[in-house]
Amino acid sequence: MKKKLFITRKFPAQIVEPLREYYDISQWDEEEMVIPRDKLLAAVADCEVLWVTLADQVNEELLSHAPNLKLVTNLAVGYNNIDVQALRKRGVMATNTPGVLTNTTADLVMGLLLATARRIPESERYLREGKWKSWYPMQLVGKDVSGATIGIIGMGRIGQAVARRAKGFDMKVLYNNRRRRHEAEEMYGFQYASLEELLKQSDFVVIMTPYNNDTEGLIGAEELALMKDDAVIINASRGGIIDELALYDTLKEGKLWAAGLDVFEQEPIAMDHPLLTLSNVVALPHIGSASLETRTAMLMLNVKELTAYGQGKAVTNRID
Ligand SMILES: NC(=O)c1ccc[n+]([C@@H]2O[C@H](COP(=O)([O-])OP(=O)(O)OC[C@H]3O[C@@H](n4cnc5c(N)ncnc54)[C@H](O)[C@@H]3O)[C@@H](O)[C@H]2O)c1
Repeated sequence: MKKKLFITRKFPAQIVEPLREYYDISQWDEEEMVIPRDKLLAAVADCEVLWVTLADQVNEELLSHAPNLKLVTNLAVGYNNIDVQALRKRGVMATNTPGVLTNTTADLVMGLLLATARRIPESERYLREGKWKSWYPMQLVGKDVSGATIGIIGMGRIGQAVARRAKGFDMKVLYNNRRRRHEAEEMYGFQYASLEELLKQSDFVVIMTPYNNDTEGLIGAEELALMKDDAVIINASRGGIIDELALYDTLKEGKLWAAGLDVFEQEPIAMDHPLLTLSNVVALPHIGSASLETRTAMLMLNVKELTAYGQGKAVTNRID
């Protein structure tokens, strides 16, 4: 008998079809809408394998509805939607998608850096709204990226890819990480700094840590107050690492140049969120890894794990 696999989204048919060799597959058939929780809890009742996205919370509650569950594949590298301890307790494995989205996400961080520093979205709105009447010296002036100091909090795969790109912009790179990256320091001249020094010295602060109990609220009012008044903060990691209301207050008081945000405490962000009232906030709908090549690679990495499990082989990229 084939193993039962439940997929919480409608993924492209050509990606899913080959898995039918090993699995009896059912899936939520909406591409854009998250599966309602009650439907998900009912759907996992008899499944052995579950393929989820970040929008699905895999926690004690779900596990209590899924007595046969053995494997969860997560279509993301960050796995803050998964209660790893609860899984471990029940002997359920989980996998994620490290590596394949590193460059694409780092590219987007550079996009946010340029967009905020050079006011690109604001300038585009200005043009489309018919406000462009002439050229004048101080029109829509931004701040330079070239030669500025970037401080990266979370110097993992994506953080280091951002740092290498920043070198290409002749930026000075400071970083803070749980452990020193001696090799990267020697090879590229990146400099380790305490969180406090990084916040004080950087013109651009980029957050690239995972979201967990240690990083929740890592950047609050006190930390924002340490930053330069004309600094930019970028978060393409996870919402909840920056305190959004503290960020709003700081921006509103003119104590920061801008913020570039790909992620939010609540996603999708509420349209009446105060941050969206500020023209120096560049807000994106969590598109860090959203290139056709990378989203396909992420799906295919999950397929690789599912195929291995279907064949009775070991899975790789285990979360623990
Ligand atoms: N916006 C997006 O679409 C998108 C795409 C991919 C990844 N992400 C996020 O980016 C995160 C990083 O991805 P990665 O592949 O680089 O992961 P990674 O594990 O390679 O890197 C994370 C780094 O953060 C460091 N770190 C952890 N806690 C820290 C702390 N308190 N202070 C300083 N450093 C700390 C770790 O030591 C590690 O070096 C993911 O967890 C995910 O949440 C977002």
